[in-house]
Amino acid sequence: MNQPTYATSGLTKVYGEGHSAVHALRGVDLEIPSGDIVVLLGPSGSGKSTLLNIVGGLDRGTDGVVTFRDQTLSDMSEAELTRYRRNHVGFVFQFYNLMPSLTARENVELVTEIAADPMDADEALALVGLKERTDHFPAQLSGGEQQRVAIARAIAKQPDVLFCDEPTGALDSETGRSVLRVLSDVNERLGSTVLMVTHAASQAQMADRVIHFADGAIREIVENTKKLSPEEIAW
Ligand SMILES: Nc1ncnc2c1ncn2[C@@H]1O[C@H](COP(=O)(O)OP(=O)(O)OP(=O)(O)O)[C@@H](O)[C@H]1O
Repeated sequence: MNQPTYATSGLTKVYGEGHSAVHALRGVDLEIPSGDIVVLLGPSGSGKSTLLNIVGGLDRGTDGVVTFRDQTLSDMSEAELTRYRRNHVGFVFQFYNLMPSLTARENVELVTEIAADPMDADEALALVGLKERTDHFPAQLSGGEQQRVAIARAIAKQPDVLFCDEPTGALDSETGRSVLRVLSDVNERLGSTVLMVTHAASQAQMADRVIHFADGAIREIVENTKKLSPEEIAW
């Protein structure tokens, strides 16, 4: 296994208290190797997004330890967590969350203006195949193109890790495949670790490692010895 980017130990998350408490994570021990594509599969409500949000520094666990390389996320102050997110992590969600009044380039520049070591916004848009659309507004772009702008925004900071929560959830499968292609290229070209939650189980075929999640816990981790390219995957 490559050097782990993340390690969690006894990670728990409880939402609420008393009778209404929801145990979203029940003691998760996990290592995520650097540079891998990791896919997280599991039923709705099993805790996948909760895990993604905690290792991505958007939320905190109730108990347990989370490390990113030699840093302990679970001990960080809010300011340190913000710095961690800003400098190391990119997010791609099911809905693209673009600013409608800004062009594709300006949406990406929102990030490049504050990141520590960003690439040029135009370069990021070229990487996702949108070189010709940099001056277009979101409403002038298709769903797949908007998602690629969101990916350009996430990768422009040259993140060590790209978190993707249902990145193809709002797309037809052909457009979804082009988005997976971009994620795979980013993993190869920038060396970013990719951690992706999906309901489309067949997408796990492009992963190095597949984590099966159920009821707030890891059921199984499978190493994928025969990775498929996104173009070979059907869902
Ligand atoms: N902010 C919150 N407050 C209370 N409960 C929450 C909150 N966020 C999530 N939960 C609950 O925690 C559990 C895990 O939710 P989570 O979103 O992590 O699951 P998931 O596996 O990502 O589900 P899905 O595949 O449907 O997105 C669920 O029971 C959910 O209702």
